[in-house]
Amino acid sequence: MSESSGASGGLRVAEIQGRGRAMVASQPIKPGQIILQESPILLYPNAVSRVSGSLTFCSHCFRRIDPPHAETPRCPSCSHHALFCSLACRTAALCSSHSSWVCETLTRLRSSPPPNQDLQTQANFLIAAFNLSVVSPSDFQKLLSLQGEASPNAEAATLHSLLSAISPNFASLSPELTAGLLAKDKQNAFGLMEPAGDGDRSVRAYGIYPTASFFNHDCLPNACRFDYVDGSGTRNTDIIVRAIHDIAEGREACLSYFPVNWSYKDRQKRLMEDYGFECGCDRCRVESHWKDEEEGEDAGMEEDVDEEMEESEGEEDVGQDDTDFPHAYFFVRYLCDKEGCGGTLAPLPPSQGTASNVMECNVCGQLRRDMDAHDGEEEEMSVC
Ligand SMILES: C[S@@+](CC[C@H](N)C(=O)[O-])C[C@H]1O[C@@H](n2cnc3c(N)ncnc32)[C@H](O)[C@@H]1O
Repeated sequence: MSESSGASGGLRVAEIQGRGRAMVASQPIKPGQIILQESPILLYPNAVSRVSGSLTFCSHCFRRIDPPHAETPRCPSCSHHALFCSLACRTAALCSSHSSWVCETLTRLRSSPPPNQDLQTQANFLIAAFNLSVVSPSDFQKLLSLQGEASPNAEAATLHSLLSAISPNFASLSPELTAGLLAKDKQNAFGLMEPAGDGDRSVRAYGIYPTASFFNHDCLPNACRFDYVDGSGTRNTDIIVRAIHDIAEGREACLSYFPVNWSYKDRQKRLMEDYGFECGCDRCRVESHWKDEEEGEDAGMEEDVDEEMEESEGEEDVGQDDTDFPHAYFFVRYLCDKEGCGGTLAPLPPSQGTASNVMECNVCGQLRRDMDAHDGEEEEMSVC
């Protein structure tokens, strides 16, 4: 393991053979501790958002505008299409995320839209990325330094010719660079989720967070990320990463790149197709020996965990029998039990050095007392 530039919140960036750059604890980390809070260098809307057709979001910070009215700040040029939650957001947007070039390019794109919504989302990213190269070249360099390579491909070629046709400036990006940018987006973008209560899980917008991009994946993560896009304050698009449980100094802090209740087959498929690696984490090593019929959506965890847990003392002490499910404890303690949620629970941040016994779900936002901290007593709490 070799070290590179520093991170924050008790982490350092290190190079680990076979895993590339990684986030490693530079000191012991407590459950719930915030190990990273970072603002995005780039945000763009998800064209496939389930609710975006019926709700309006700020074109700069993606906070919900509820409902827009005559006084809602707008772009002076494309007033029906770019609304802002405040004058401050409009002022910031007009010289950054909604520059005159972005405004003109999006207006032309509406007249010749991409053939489907996935390509529309990728076009949104490419427009934001090209704009970043103009308004903040140093941030564009950070984007270029992220993991993700691609050779030219059909999707990238379609988007390159579409965007070059509507904006001669865009033609200065080669098809190779366009493909490379799309690969970096695929491997590094974080979805800003619709807050709880809006039905199915859905991504409202995507963001690029260069430091958070150094977190590698683990199918039993020791950290998870939260976002509060409709929260108050000016940093509603920050990503916040908290430790799920203790992380010893020198251990790597990892996120799961998707809900932790996915089956072995689905996890391996996604990691190979989108991230180009075969996962060899502890959990995958065990589950790779499971017979096909034991595999299924959610890998049968929710039915079996209680039984298994009785035999498990804790994550570090679990049994090693390959036919068992030694990680059951993780799912009992850290998987949200709300039906269909699939979120991960992490304690609220410690207060004055003492770990919190209130767990928060990073998908539905539900708060509940940590069963272990209260002798099995479990109590639902209202969401903040
Ligand atoms: C978001 S980046 C994480 C940071 C990356 N290691 C780097 O050097 O920038 C995702 C990429 O990291 C690598 N990676 C992440 N988790 C890994 C794991 N568990 N095992 C091996 N490689 C992993 C893969 O190359 C993946 O495409």
